[in-house]
Amino acid sequence: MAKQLSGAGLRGQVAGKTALSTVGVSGSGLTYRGYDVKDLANNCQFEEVAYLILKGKLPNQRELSAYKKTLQSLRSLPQPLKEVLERIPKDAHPMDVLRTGCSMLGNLEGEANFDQQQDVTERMLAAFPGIICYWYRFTHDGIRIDENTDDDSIGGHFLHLLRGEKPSQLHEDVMHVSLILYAEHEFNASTFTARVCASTLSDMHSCITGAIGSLRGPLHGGANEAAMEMIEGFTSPEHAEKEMMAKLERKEKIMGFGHAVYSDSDPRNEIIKQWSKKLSEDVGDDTLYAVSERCEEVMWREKKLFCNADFFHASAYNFMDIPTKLFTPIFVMSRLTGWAAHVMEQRADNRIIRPSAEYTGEELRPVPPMSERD
Ligand SMILES: CC(=O)SCCNC(=O)CCNC(=O)[C@H](O)C(C)(C)COP(=O)(O)OP(=O)(O)OC[C@H]1O[C@@H](n2cnc3c(N)ncnc32)[C@H](O)[C@@H]1OP(=O)(O)O
Ligand SMILES: O=C([O-])CC(=O)C(=O)O
Repeated sequence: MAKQLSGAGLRGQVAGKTALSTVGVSGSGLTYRGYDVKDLANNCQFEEVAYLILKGKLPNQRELSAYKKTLQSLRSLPQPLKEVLERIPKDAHPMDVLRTGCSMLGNLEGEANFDQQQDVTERMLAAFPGIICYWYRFTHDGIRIDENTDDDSIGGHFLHLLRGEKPSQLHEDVMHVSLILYAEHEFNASTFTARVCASTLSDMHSCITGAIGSLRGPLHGGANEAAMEMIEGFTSPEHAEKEMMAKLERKEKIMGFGHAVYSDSDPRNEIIKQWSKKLSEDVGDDTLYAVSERCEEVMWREKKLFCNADFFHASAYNFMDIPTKLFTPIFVMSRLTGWAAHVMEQRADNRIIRPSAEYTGEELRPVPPMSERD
């Protein structure tokens, strides 16, 4: 069943063209440049998908190896950026840290012209895990980490920096899947932010900084953290059911459910849910996965609302012992590919994005003298 696509929030209105992805074309599917996201998640590493999204084709072995080598060589953070990160307080939100980190990188290594757009994107892809973890480990553990590792993948590099040791194969595999699932999603709010910024012919760092700000909110990427905060308060499936029913009674929004485009399922959920189950077994969990499944059942039974990409990401990341406040920054490490590709697409066929508003304010009136004002 197709979703009603009309009303506020520009819902269902075509705001531009893209060759990057299709979302919910038959109600539920997701494709990146013509490939089904399930096919990509089952058969590719994140770097292959990043290459696909940014350069237009799946890399062959030689291209993939060269791409990974380039990304590995770009991991060092400039000293002034580290100094800025060290000044950001421990209780800051890591999304704000990343927003500042991205912006600072733009000050230090700005995009001088659009010929550099691929290079500055690669630099950000390589540097974002280091930006998050350098700040996190400095403020939480009092350590200045070496942000260079020889890890093969972005996900593995991130977990290595976070924990100070190489991750297991299982965890690295989950990161590949997770980063693939989050990489691209047509004209979602953060991507649209990036495209609006790009349409003014602004620089890549400004576009990405703005997109990070949009992704942060709980109605968008921030939902994975909000979902975690909710499910960790449930001690059993029965408790989850009781609390969920009470939330619905109070007409609260439940984070991690529903979608602006998909009508009956989010194809990413089925995939991350399987990995969450696997991780649950791996850590011997007997609560969180069952609680999450019960939430899913209750929401479908009561509201016909389904889990979006964020819901089972919460338990999956939790089983990998990733601190909740780093969940949305991981989303950024991935979506950066989609954002940057959309910026490039916008630049290639640009007209400044400038819609109109329906005016609902006062009729024309004269400015009263100061003595006559309330
Ligand atoms: C990676 C991502 O960004 S995925 C999205 C992550 N965001 C979340 O999980 C936040 C929770 N979900 C939501 O707020 C919404 O479902 C959104 C923002 C994702 C989509 O918003 P919309 O397109 O406006 O939702 P939609 O039109 O389907 O809403 C229909 C009805 O269901 C309700 N509804 C939708 N989602 C939820 C929810 N998660 N919990 C409770 N009620 C909900 C709406 O309030 C609305 O009710 P109303 O008609 O009484 O006002
Ligand atoms: O498309 C959207 O509105 C939100 C979403 O799922 C995403 O950005 O991944």
